[in-house]
Amino acid sequence: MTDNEYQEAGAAGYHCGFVAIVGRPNVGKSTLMNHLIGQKVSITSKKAQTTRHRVHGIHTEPDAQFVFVDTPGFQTHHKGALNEVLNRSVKETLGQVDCVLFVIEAMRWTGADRELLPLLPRNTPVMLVVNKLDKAKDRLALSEFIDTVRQDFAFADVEVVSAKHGQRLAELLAKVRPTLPESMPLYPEDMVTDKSERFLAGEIVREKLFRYLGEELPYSMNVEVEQFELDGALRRIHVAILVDKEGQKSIVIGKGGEKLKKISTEARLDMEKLFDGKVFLQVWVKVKSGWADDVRFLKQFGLD
Ligand SMILES: Nc1nc2c(ncn2[C@@H]2O[C@H](COP(=O)(O)OP(=O)(O)OP(=O)(O)O)[C@@H](O)[C@H]2O)c(=O)[nH]1
Repeated sequence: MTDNEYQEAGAAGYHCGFVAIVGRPNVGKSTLMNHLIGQKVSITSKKAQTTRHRVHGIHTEPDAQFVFVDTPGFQTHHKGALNEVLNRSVKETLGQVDCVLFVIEAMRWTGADRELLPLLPRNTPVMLVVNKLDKAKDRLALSEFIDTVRQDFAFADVEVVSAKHGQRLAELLAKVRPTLPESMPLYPEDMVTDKSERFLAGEIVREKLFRYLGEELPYSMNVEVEQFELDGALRRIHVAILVDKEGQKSIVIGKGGEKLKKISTEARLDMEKLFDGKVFLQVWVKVKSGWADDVRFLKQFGLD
């Protein structure tokens, strides 16, 4: 038997492929992926547009492996180089997957949702995922709502779920499975993400910023992991928060350094839980003026 024949024989009945999760900001894409893979790798917050990086989440079953790609939502209110980069990333991702999950909120079919329809691929199955089922009490109205949405695009199938409460996710996966090619698993079965600990450390700090700064948060802010070192079982991590104005720096630091202290303490505790070991974390704030419109700067951070 050649290697190729062996691979094919081994793959019989096993499905493995890439699934993109798309939708306008705040419909619950990150929550959905977190629940599907059973571990927190993508950040969530009440504030829109918190997902900037594409994060792979992996879910393995005895007969299938789902590799999820979390795509940033569209931002219509915020222009600039950063947004163009985000939008390009959506299109690129959709061209490379086996199945697209188009997520919307139950009973809310908005202009911002419709705006995404032209971006959806024609040659790849697109599943309509109606999230926040827990908020839709009237089942007849929900069924009429779904009929209305289906008139606007030829979705391959529909599933209603509650990402937050983990409802009907097995049903959703059962519908996705046949759309994935027959293939051996691409990743080891205990792996939930192909992102490095270094990347995850940055994501955790970013999540705390969203949580504790809320509306005060400068949109043009970024997080850079400057150092990530293993010292025996201890991880030494240095993180810089980059803002574009001096005034924003003091907002992040807070009165007497309170806010920054809270952000770094909570981030450290989350990291220790995720990495299962002690973490020495240093977080500081730096001013980098005008970076949001500097594409070269975005490239440097792997955002391009
Ligand atoms: N009631 C309810 N709320 C949900 C559900 N799923 C997600 N949410 C909430 O919706 C909000 C947005 O969820 P996210 O997962 O951050 O949304 P997102 O689509 O990834 O948002 P962006 O990163 O801005 O694109 C959060 O407050 C979630 O807790 C659900 O099934 N029911």
